[in-house]
Amino acid sequence: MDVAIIGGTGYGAVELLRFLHNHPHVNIKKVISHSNSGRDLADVYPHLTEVADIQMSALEVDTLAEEVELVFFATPSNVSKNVIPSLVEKGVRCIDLSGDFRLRDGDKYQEYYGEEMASQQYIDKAVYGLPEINKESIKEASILANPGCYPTATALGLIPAVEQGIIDKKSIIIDAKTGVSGAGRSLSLNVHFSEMNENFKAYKIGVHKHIPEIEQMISERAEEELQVIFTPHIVPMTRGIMSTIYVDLNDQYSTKQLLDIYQSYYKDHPFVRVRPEGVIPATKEVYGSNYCDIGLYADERTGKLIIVSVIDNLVKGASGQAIQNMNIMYGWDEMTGLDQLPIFP
Ligand SMILES: NC(=O)C1=CN([C@@H]2O[C@H](COP(=O)(O)OP(=O)(O)OC[C@H]3O[C@@H](n4cnc5c(N)ncnc54)[C@H](OP(=O)(O)O)[C@@H]3O)[C@@H](O)[C@H]2O)C=CC1
Ligand SMILES: CC(=O)N[C@@H](CCC(=O)OP(=O)(O)O)C(=O)O
Repeated sequence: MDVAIIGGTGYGAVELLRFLHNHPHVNIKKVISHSNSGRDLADVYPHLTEVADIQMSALEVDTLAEEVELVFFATPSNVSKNVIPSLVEKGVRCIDLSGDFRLRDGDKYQEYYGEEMASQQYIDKAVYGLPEINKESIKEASILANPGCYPTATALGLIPAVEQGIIDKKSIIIDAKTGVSGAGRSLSLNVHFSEMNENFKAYKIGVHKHIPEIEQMISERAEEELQVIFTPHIVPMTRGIMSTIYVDLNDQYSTKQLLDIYQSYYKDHPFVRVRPEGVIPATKEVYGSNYCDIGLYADERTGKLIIVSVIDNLVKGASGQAIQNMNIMYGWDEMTGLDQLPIFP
């Protein structure tokens, strides 16, 4: 199948290329770049020399629609919402790594993304692509809203507890950390080496765009409106997200009992690995892979459950999950092209 990637020189795009390179059913027909059209991809990314021999091109919607069946958008917020409708009308399926089609509430989108949301008819078509909870709807999607990185790690950590009624759903506190590649390739003072190295910063407390996304998703699973406290931090590592979640248990449970619930919830989901008792996952244990690893600790002293969920932000948090979604949309095994071990050490 012929596909295109838009946002060609960004981190999400280059990570899509890394996985699609070995995908048996996909041919990357076009890489579209608004800043580097006409240049070879390997000029911008020398590590792709002689393996991804592609000249980047500019976006022309009509030509693109004739050439490919599926388009990945690895563009910043507020870009895909202006292009996806015309592609979908021409029969092209789209997978969007940005947040443009994730929220259903236009006021929330305006508040957190600072612009008007995509038009309602296309929001209604969009499917939120978290395969572990939404596989059936993903199969039919024409617009696939790939989840954000923090919401992926957080939701996979929280959802079994929310759905099984074992926690007080009003007590959720999320303390999350990300590596610097989460900010994308464009430079800003926030990620300047001198300000990142040997530093550890909290940011966007109370205003991060993933707050409404996390709340929307867990409220749907709980079938009631829920709010969360979410504090993101940036730490001096290249990849990785760790979401540490604190919730009140509404009864006495041992860690073993809770792990049994989680293991049974994820038994048919190959990319979620629930760790045994006493083992808490680290970001390096999923580095470069599409796994989400989860560890639990039931603190019987305080009646709280501590959930630790780790992913690679560029893989399960972005491009790997996008490919997992594509596999489901086309009826292929969801691990196709993604069955790689994490890079360790
Ligand atoms: N990095 C991460 O961990 C994650 C990222 N995401 C989301 O995925 C998307 C891509 O992220 P990432 O690759 O990290 O970001 P980058 O900033 O690395 O790349 C985005 C690319 O989009 C292109 N672009 C920039 N501005 C515009 C514009 N106005 N119109 C069209 N294209 C533009 C540029 O490529 P070119 O000039 O070649 O077109 C740019 O390199 C974002 O929405 C991001 O929020 C989601 C989850 C995790
Ligand atoms: C370090 C850093 O800045 N990380 C980004 C990650 C968010 C991201 O990529 O968001 P979307 O997938 O929702 O577009 C942030 O916190 O905004």
